[in-house]
Amino acid sequence: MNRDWIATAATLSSALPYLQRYDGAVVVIKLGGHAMGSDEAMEGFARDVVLMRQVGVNPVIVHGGGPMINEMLGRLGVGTTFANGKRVTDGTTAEVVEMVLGGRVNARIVQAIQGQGGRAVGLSGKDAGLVSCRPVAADLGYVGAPSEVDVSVLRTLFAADMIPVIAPIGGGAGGETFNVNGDTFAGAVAQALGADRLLLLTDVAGVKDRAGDVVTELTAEKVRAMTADGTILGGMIPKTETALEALEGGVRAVVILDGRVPNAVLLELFTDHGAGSLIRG
Ligand SMILES: Nc1ncnc2c1ncn2[C@@H]1O[C@H](COP(=O)(O)OP(=O)(O)O)[C@@H](O)[C@H]1O
Ligand SMILES: CC(=O)N[C@@H](CCC(=O)OP(=O)(O)O)C(=O)O
Repeated sequence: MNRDWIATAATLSSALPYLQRYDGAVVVIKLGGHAMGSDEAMEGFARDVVLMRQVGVNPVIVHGGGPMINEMLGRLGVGTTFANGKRVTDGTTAEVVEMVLGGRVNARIVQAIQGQGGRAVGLSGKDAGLVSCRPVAADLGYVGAPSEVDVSVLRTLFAADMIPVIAPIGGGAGGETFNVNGDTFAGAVAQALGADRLLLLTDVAGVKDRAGDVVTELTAEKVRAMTADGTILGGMIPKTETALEALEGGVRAVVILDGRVPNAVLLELFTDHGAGSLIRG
């Protein structure tokens, strides 16, 4: 018999303990804007998500789209600035963020999942009261911090065998639209669901040490030390902060990994090898 087929059968067989472990599990996956590559890469991601659903996992996709927002603001001639990794968001910017994230970016992921035979539903934090927000700080405008999360709509979608794809936008008490950092949003949803895993998909292999090597297993204590000594910087800060909060809030483990690697999610969940940096309390 062809060796490839034998290897495929062996791979499926070796995945059995993992398939059993994750049967019925809730896995929140944050797909960062930098991890959303070519149509081919998106197809691969969608295929992995549909496979997860097929084997009994409840995946929830939360996406970013910072680069796509930048592109649209540029086309419209609207300038943009960041403070501590968060986009300063005035009324016009909030409108564009909602159009881009809740529009094209969300639809692209929904379409990709449907293309692989899954049933995806696109929504934002404003739908069915999913994520309510309060302003983070007066000088950041409409940047929101999740203040209340009602996951009942997600449980309804799980029961109907549907995959939620969520844009990180929340509603305010006065009907405002808030722009939420995608990592923060995914962490809040994962906590409210008591998720088994939160996977943060980005464009680096994981959390790197001073020598530039990926640290495959991290504790909260180690993350705090690496932040204090400046090893963790920039866009990695909201990710590790989200990870620590999520662990305190009852999420079992958080993994920061490279979403551009083929089958990144399957590698992490269903093999011995794992991928990226696993952070546990
Ligand atoms: N210790 C570290 N390990 C890995 N990446 C780090 C570290 N410190 C800072 N970074 C930066 O964080 C970036 C990831 O954050 P970001 O670009 O915001 O991702 P995304 O758009 O996927 O949310 C990496 O590309 C890297 O430049
Ligand atoms: C408040 C804030 O900064 N919101 C982000 C939301 C998108 C995001 O988080 O996108 P990535 O995951 O691709 O970085 C923004 O406006 O860019």
